[in-house]
Amino acid sequence: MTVDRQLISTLHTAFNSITQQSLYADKVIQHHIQDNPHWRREDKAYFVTTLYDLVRFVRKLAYLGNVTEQDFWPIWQAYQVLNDGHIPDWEEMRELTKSDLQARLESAPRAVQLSYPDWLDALGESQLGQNWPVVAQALNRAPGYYLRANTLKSSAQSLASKLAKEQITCEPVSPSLPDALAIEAVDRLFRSSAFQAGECEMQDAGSQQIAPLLDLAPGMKVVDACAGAGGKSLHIAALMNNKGRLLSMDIHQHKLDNLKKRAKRAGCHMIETRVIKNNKTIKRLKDKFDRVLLDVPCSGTGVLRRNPDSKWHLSEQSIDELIALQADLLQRYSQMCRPGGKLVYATCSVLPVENQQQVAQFLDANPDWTLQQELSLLPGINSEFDGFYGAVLRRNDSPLD
Ligand SMILES: C[S@@+](CC[C@H](N)C(=O)[O-])C[C@H]1O[C@@H](n2cnc3c(N)ncnc32)[C@H](O)[C@@H]1O
Repeated sequence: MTVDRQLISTLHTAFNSITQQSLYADKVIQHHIQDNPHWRREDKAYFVTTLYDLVRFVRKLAYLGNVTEQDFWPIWQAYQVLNDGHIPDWEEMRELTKSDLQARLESAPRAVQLSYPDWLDALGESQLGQNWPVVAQALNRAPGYYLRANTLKSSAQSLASKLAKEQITCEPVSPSLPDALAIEAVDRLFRSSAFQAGECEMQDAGSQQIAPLLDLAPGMKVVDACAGAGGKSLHIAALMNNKGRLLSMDIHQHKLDNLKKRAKRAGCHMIETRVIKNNKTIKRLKDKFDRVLLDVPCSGTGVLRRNPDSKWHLSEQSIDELIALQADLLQRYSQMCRPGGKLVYATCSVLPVENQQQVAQFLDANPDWTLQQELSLLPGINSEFDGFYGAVLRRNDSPLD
């Protein structure tokens, strides 16, 4: 595609907003797309793909251009050259050949080749050993997009044919994920009548594997204690056929307000929301629930494909703080589960220190709990979806069970 000066200048502005002002990539993209209604479909596609790739590979591209990570033009030119893209005749362009760049890359340290911060590359290797470079590369790919058919209103099959009538193409994902559809492009989805009628939600196919771990049945009492905007709460309500009690909690009211709007659209009438003000909110709910979902705050390393900017914002200290918070939430919030009930501890992290090790420490300190099942989705190793972890823990009927 021949590139146009206005498009690339906008890309430059957007790149600076993300890398220098730390604005969220999705918000920046939304803003510029709205601001440029004259862009053709291929302009928008180029803008979004290239912006995400520049953010993902900024460390590698800056190394190849022999410039700092703020220096847009050499970074963008290295990207174009590596991807056989159009190099315009602009004054910012320099002499660069693909073979020179490839030779330079071969002698670069691994963290540069993979385009990760040194500390995260070292942590990834210490956590995942020889799997790390494979996982790190898989997390550098553009994500796929998935829908979950809302079975309160539709089925995957009828959703796919309804969307097809609006020129939106979807495909079933796998027989083990009957409600999941892979969707080619999302730009028209949100305006489609099926989406507006609440017949589907955007939800990664990895994420769709968490709520079923709860082994739900209509009529149960369930709490989703870190519900956020409710991706998994909506799935839980669908799996329970809207029957029983689902309490969705979070420390942020604005996320629960968003959840309420989504629940209304999806027809999930069983959901009640409650903001967590302090530990009293949790203590009052001791032993009350058949099922507890703890989808805890985490490093988000499993979803780096969707949020490539976050690898530059994370730090060793922020991960240590998250690990301490996860251990605390698991210890305190597990008390909401009744004896004989089940808890699912989940993250979208690929790091065992946030996953298996948290669960092992919890089990050591709490002999009245048993590990029943573990799911570990590692992109590039055993999953083509986002990285997720889920552990099913059962609270024994009595401490000696
Ligand atoms: C991984 S996100 C949840 C995503 C959500 N379950 C979904 O599927 O869309 C973790 C959530 O935990 C919330 N959180 C952070 N600290 C918390 C705490 N102390 N208690 C409960 N929730 C907390 C965050 O606000 C965030 O919404």
